[in-house]
Amino acid sequence: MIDVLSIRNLSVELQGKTILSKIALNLAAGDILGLVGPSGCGKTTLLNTVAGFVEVNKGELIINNSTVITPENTLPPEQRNVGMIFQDYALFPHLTAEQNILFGIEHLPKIERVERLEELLELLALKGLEKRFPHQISGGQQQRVAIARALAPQPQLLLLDEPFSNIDARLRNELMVELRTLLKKLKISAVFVTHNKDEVFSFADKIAVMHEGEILQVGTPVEVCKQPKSWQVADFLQLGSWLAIKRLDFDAIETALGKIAVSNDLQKKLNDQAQHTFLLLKPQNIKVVDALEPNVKIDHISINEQGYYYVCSSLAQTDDSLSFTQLRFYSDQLFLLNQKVALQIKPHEPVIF
Ligand SMILES: Nc1ncnc2c1ncn2[C@@H]1O[C@H](COP(=O)(O)OP(=O)(O)OP(=O)(O)O)[C@@H](O)[C@H]1O
Repeated sequence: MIDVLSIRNLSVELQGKTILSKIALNLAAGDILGLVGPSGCGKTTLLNTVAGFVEVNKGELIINNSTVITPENTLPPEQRNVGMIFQDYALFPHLTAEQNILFGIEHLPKIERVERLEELLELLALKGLEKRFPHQISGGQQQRVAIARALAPQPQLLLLDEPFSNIDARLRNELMVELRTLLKKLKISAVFVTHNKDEVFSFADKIAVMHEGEILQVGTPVEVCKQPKSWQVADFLQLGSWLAIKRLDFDAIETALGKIAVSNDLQKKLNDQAQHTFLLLKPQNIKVVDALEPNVKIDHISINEQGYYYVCSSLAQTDDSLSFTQLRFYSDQLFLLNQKVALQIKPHEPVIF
């Protein structure tokens, strides 16, 4: 498959400080990539580098399989055939919705401009709003105008910086589904930045997790959640709680919630890597067992679509190396605050860091 974006060994320095280093990334035509990571890790800088607002210091950026950008060979943003949607939409306040949409295609013959405008107004359900100014339409409608403006020059690659962050939760879900369907229909590839991991699961085909200017892991959201390559990835995606482990002689490890069998492969890995001592325990691998002696105390209760969500602490002595202060799990059963409960780990191949 053809890559619409290929980044090789890219580094960026701003004011003498390395902001991005050794970035490598490929985006296949038609794919949508979600860029996530803690605040300040370099997501917006990476997007701005692809767009052409930030210079490359080292490495190579290939856009649309042909345009090669290196420190010696740069190209201004308007010649990259890349569309960008900013967090605040950056619509021109003195231009109507229609004028905003037409802004980037004024060089085209009139007949073509009118055709594209009509098509985009239809596609983004903006008919009837074309003569309004940005302050006369809602946030969701402004976002659709920003999308139409970015799509008007028919870019092969669309870059979106936190496109849904200013929109209330219900409308956000609708817009995400709408925009994803639209991009797929028009076969436009996209890279979007978000703080919100749930958005990645609804909107992206692939996810890239960044940390301190580097990309730690790229894959489908399912792959990355199932097999995070580092604790930073698991931690940022909040895939579960961390549980201290003690290695036992044979094919098992011990935790504050009991023993778990581990495969020979994992036992070998544990023997080889002395620093690995924490188990990533996902909520779906925890079960409540009424018949057992309680081993945790409920410290916090909330409710969400998956049931009751509990944060609990270990009943083991605090000086016990396996004791823990925070473990999260879901249950259909309602427990009370401070109630003592028995938890067990379901048999599964554990992920250990
Ligand atoms: N023009 C600049 N000059 C110097 N440093 C900069 C510049 N722009 C960004 N930085 C620094 O680069 C780092 C990465 O910033 P960036 O905005 O790319 O992170 P981010 O992951 O998008 O953060 P957030 O999620 O908070 O928006 C930060 O430490 C920031 O202070």
